[in-house]
Amino acid sequence: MKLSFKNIEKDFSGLQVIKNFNREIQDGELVALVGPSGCGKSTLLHIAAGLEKPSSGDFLVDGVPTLDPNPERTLMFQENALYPWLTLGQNVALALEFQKANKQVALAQARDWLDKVNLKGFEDYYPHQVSGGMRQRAALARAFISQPKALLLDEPFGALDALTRMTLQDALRQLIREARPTVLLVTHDVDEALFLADRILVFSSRPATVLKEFQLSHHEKTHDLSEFANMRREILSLLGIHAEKEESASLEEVAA
Ligand SMILES: Nc1ncnc2c1ncn2[C@@H]1O[C@H](COP(=O)(O)OP(=O)(O)OP(=O)(O)O)[C@@H](O)[C@H]1O
Repeated sequence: MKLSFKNIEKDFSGLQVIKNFNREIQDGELVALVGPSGCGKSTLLHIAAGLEKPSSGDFLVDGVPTLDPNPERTLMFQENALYPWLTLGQNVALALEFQKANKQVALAQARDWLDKVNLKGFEDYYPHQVSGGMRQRAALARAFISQPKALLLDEPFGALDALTRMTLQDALRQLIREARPTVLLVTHDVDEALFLADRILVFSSRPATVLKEFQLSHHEKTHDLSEFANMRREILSLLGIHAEKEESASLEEVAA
């Protein structure tokens, strides 16, 4: 599914949030959006999900102007996305039931998807009975079960500790490899963007404009991102975070 943003502008009661955003996200591409807090990244995702309408400009799905939500474009949030009164299996099955699937069929498929995200045996647990990482695994299963053509991920692992986040990034990458959806990923984690993305857009502070775009090679990536060190440094510097060598050297001197 190709997603196109054409001359998108968005303001909320006079507060300009997005300024002249123009990009195409190709079918099966994963584009990460990084930028300062409050710059308008989630607003772009909400426009793509059909939850917000642009003030001007067009959002197109496979070339067709689109303003409404559709399960083909699934949004996944940071946390607490599961219903606490339903088991993990019921939560995952619900995504299919919303699409009028038979309940028993939906529950059987939910078991398969929970298995795929390493949650075999936890189908009958309630969200509060499992860890945050396990809840996000279940949320991934719920996002993928209806086989969306586009996934809109808003800081999906932002609430998790660094180690759990990495294992979830691996799980997400595996699911993406199999299902090949188009993905827009909002993240504060530059390493997550480098690990997962085919392309990274770095935004300015509000109103969001693209400061720079980074194309990442498609070859096999690991969590050892040393070959992307220069890109990482440049992205951090665009975000106003100093990662220059002299700085760390002087910090070491101070510590010594
Ligand atoms: N529905 C809304 N009504 C009014 N203002 C809104 C609405 N949604 C977002 N905003 C404002 O738009 C701006 C951008 O918000 P948005 O959530 O898109 O930023 P963000 O880049 O995703 O931030 P963060 O990284 O902190 O999640 C903020 O100032 C926010 O207060």
